Amino acid sequence: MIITKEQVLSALRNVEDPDLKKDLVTLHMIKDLEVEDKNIRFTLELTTPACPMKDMLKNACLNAIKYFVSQEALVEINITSRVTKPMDTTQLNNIKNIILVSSGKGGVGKSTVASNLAIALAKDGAKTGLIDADIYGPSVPTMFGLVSAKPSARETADGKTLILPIEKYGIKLLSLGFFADPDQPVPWRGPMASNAVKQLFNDADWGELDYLIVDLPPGTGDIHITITQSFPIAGAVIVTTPQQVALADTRKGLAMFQMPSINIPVLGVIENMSYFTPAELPENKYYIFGKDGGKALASTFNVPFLGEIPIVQSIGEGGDSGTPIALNAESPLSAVFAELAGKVAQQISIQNVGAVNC
Ligand SMILES: Nc1ncnc2c1ncn2[C@@H]1O[C@H](COP(=O)(O)OP(=O)(O)OP(=O)(O)O)[C@@H](O)[C@H]1O
Repeated sequence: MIITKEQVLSALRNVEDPDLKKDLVTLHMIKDLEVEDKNIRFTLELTTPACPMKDMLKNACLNAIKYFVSQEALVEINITSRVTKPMDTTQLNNIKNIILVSSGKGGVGKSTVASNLAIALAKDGAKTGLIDADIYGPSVPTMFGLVSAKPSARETADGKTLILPIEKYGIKLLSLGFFADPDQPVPWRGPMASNAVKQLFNDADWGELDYLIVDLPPGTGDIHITITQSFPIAGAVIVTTPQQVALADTRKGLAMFQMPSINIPVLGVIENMSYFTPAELPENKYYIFGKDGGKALASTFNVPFLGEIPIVQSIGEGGDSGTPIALNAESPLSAVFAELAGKVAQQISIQNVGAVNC
């Protein structure tokens, strides 16, 4: 029996990406197809290395070939990824997707979420950067064990000075905290802070990035306006805790992104400190601050609910000791952050559908 490339492609036209709502051939996700007797080999190019549906799509391809082409086919699928970028925005340097992590209220775990998401994306193989734009209390230096680090700079051929982000745990990092004395509060005036934050984007040598995560200050202030109006933003992730006070502030924060003058896609809501699980009763979840507030908020604004993060001592300890919990493969929390990162990346891919995949 002779198998042709056309038969294989026509079988794969039956496999639809459930998020992107098109088949894999139309989405140009099938690459380097080779057919030799019963042997079929191709690359499945996903839109993110953090794709939560990797295995499902691979199995669907196998099944489609067995069903529509031949039960005897021997199929080898190599999975790679090329992160997509938004279609209708000018890219900033070589940065494909800028993702804002925002919260209406301080202290809800925004920096914890931003740092652990960045680590989870980098662990999946995505080229990831993190900007700590929290002028009130930059926490990235502490969370990454870089309290006394100072970035160096390099001169370009045309005489421009570029800051070199510090690399740690596979992530390129810049924080306003790197430029200030950790023991001295910096009384930023509005325009000064905005200019400093802009420099972190424009005057840094980021190289190529799939995702640049930005840890915003809490609330809705000058920095938010500056960043959303100056740079092409792929989307915002909203962090809240379950308490009513936090939810009320988060509602305002979320509404800001949906204002016509700002109009930034909200990729979804993450609820932090959702429940407490005692170490001796790992199956029990105590929703001590109330249940499903984040979910209800997401549904009110018609945006995805991305997931819950429990209150766990090791999350706080990881942040304080410069080793965020997502680095610890043994901790179940690393799986929680991997899943959240997958969902964020998935939402980005959905936003970017139809964009040129490069
Ligand atoms: N799920 C969690 N379980 C336990 N501790 C947590 C959790 N999430 C965050 N924390 C701790 O809560 C404190 C506040 O977290 P974080 O600094 O991430 O909040 P934030 O919203 O960025 O705060 P800020 O408004 O100061 O920027 C930190 O000490 C952090 O380690």
